[in-house]
Amino acid sequence: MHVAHLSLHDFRSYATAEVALGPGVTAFVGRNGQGKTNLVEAIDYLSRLQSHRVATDAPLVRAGAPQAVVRAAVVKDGRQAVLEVELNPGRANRARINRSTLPRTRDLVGLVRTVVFSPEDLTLVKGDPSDRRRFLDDLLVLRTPRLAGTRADYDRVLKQRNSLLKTAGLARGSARDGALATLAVWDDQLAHHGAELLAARLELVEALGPYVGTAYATVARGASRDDAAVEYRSSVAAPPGVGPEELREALLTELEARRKDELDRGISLVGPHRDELLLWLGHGGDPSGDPTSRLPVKGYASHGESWSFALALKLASYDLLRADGDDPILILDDVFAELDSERRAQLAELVAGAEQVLVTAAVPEDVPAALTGARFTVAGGEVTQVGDSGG
Ligand SMILES: Nc1ncnc2c1ncn2[C@@H]1O[C@H](COP(=O)(O)OP(=O)(O)OP(=O)(O)O)[C@@H](O)[C@H]1O
Repeated sequence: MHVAHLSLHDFRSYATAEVALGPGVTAFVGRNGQGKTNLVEAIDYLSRLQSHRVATDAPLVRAGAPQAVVRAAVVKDGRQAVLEVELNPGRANRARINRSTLPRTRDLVGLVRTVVFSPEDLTLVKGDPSDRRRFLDDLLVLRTPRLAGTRADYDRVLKQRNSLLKTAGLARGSARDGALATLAVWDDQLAHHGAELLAARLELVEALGPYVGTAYATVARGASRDDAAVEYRSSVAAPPGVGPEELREALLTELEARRKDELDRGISLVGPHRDELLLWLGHGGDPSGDPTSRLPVKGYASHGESWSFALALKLASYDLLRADGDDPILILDDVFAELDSERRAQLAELVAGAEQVLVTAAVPEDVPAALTGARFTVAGGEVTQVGDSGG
């Protein structure tokens, strides 16, 4: 798929912007703070209804404006549709396809599929477990958009359950009995949505694993495909091939076992929000292999290895989405300046064949030679095509 036209109204720094795009590589070049990332962020937002830079919508609306609109003409298998989202901070957002409003805004999720490479990707490796969970869940939703609902339901139940645990932990007598009875209802809900999310994550990690190994071998000098592995570690036993019903039972049993701890601490200690995506470097990461021959990436990997792993996770996502049958839009946001010349050239070579690649860079020299295509300069809120880039 590719975006053929992007229109912005009061999005970030743009009062308006109209940018005609084509398949192949497009580079946006301009000095810092001119609005290059804002353009690609708008396309990424259409894909997930979330920015890769901020957690809330308010910063996406131009300062002083009441709402922002992102509209894109998207071409898939030769057919074009116009996707639009209206961002209304503090009120419900609205989504349209070919000018018809969708019943639920989140029905837009996954119609555009993007994979973003950015300097923040290093947090996938060096950051908290929550960064890796978010990576998994974002990818899940792009592959299976209905899981956006499961994810939202789980987050809602977790919040309410945590607040009840706090109350129940402090209550005495009949107030405590009442709170514990209500807790049983939330246990069921947590186990129901949690099992669905957990089953989907397990399946995703299983599918992603081989792609991570291959991608790591491609971006890391002298590495083999057994040198990088991912492993999902759950707060309940989750043997290969286990289904949502067994996971639901396992979550309920574990909730029962941890009840006292949960009440003492006033938070939910069981469920996919406590799980970890482990990243292993070394001998294949095979859990049945010699444990001393593999090391966790976090805390052990060099800076270069960490970058290679982060790139491998993103490339693996791209390969997996592509294997599902559609070429996602690749966004390389300011990423080349972060990489040494060898990784830069390798990444450029790997992505050059994608249907659409959008690159942002502060200076033309940061766009690798392999990525020739259209070029725009971005300066003072103006986006101007300057012809073809020679790389
Ligand atoms: N909601 C907003 N309203 C108005 N201006 C905004 C808003 N959000 C961001 N900006 C402005 O947009 C500019 C940043 O744009 P962007 O992040 O696209 O820069 P960039 O060209 O990618 O720069 P760099 O090369 O430094 O990454 C900043 O000047 C910032 O003040």
